[in-house]
Amino acid sequence: MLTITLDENIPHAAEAFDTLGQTRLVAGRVMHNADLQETDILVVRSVTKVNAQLLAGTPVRFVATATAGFDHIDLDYLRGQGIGFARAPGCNAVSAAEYVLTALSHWALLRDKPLQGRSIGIIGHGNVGSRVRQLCEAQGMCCVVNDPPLQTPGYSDLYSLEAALACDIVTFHVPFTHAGEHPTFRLLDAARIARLRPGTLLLNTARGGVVDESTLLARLQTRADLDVVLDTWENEPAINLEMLQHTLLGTPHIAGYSLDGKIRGTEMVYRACCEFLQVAPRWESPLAPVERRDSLHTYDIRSDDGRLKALLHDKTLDTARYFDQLRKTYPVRREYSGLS
Ligand SMILES: NC(=O)C1=CN([C@@H]2O[C@H](COP(=O)(O)OP(=O)(O)OC[C@H]3O[C@@H](n4cnc5c(N)ncnc54)[C@H](O)[C@@H]3O)[C@@H](O)[C@H]2O)C=CC1
Ligand SMILES: O=C(O)C(=O)[C@H](O)COP(=O)(O)O
Repeated sequence: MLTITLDENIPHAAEAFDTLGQTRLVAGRVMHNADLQETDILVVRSVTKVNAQLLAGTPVRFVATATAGFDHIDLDYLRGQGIGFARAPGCNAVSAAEYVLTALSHWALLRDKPLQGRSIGIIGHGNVGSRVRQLCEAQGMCCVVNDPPLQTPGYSDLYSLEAALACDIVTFHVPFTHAGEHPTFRLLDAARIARLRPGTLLLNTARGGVVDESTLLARLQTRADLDVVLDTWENEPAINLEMLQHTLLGTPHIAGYSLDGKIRGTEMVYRACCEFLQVAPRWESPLAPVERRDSLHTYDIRSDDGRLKALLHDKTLDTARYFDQLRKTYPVRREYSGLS
């Protein structure tokens, strides 16, 4: 019988993967090589580094991550070992885009800066970035999109990074990469942080390392002339509380945490696993629409911010443990399309 090890934070994972073999749930942040000595299939989320250290000497022959990002996976190692791989591209893109729109709406009300007519630099125009663009265009905003890997002769409406960074609002939706033609490690580096115009609203829901956080913090501490919304941080889960203190909104890496997005991720990796094993899927997503509530109650981003900022007031809290606890116990949030 197949043995399948699953991150305990993948919703409905056991229920789905029980149809394929014997399942075991493990905490993703502390998964070790010893946990996988009898594992054929490994299903993770973004908090598990999947590399030689984790997999060497184990029988694992298929790895899946129920997430869009895959910077935690050593793909060269998997390829070299002939281990199959799947991920869940776009599973939570609607959720992340709705998070961005909600953050923009909060900022617009707070600063009395209506969104209509305002410019937004969207860096990365994939599953999330393209949805952010749709939502922003519907608000009458002017979208300046930067995505060099997409720059082909057929793509005429892309702009330089510098043009995107000169907008009223700047938002990052790139994968976290260190190599290749367009690496994103510290894409927002010290020189670019210095050039951001006073009053800019900056959002990072991609990965912490895309922004040079200590330089950003230094600017906020000396000039305090930017508004910053951070969902992704350097050194998660042990985030820098000084940085948190200087955010307009700070959230514990939950932009993609709609229930819809998470269960879509489960479903995508389950189906990929069935395909790898060449068996017919026998589990389906249990998601049904929920009754409409008014829009403020649909997603109140301020409560996510407030919960994380308890770290600033309650010195008894352990930052890393609390950050992960907020993620693990995240309340049910539905996408707008999940409402009836
Ligand atoms: N905070 C959260 O909960 C979530 C975070 N994410 C993060 O956001 C990232 C983007 O997500 P998706 O849109 O689903 O990925 P995607 O792969 O669909 O799109 C990424 C886009 O970025 C572009 N890109 C790559 N390098 C670039 C560069 N140097 N400059 C500008 N554009 C570049 C690609 O060409 C692609 O169009 C993920 O890789 C993940 O790290 C994704 C979902 C939820
Ligand atoms: O899909 C991604 O990429 C994300 O960033 C996820 O929302 C991260 O969620 P966890 O894997 O950390 O639960």
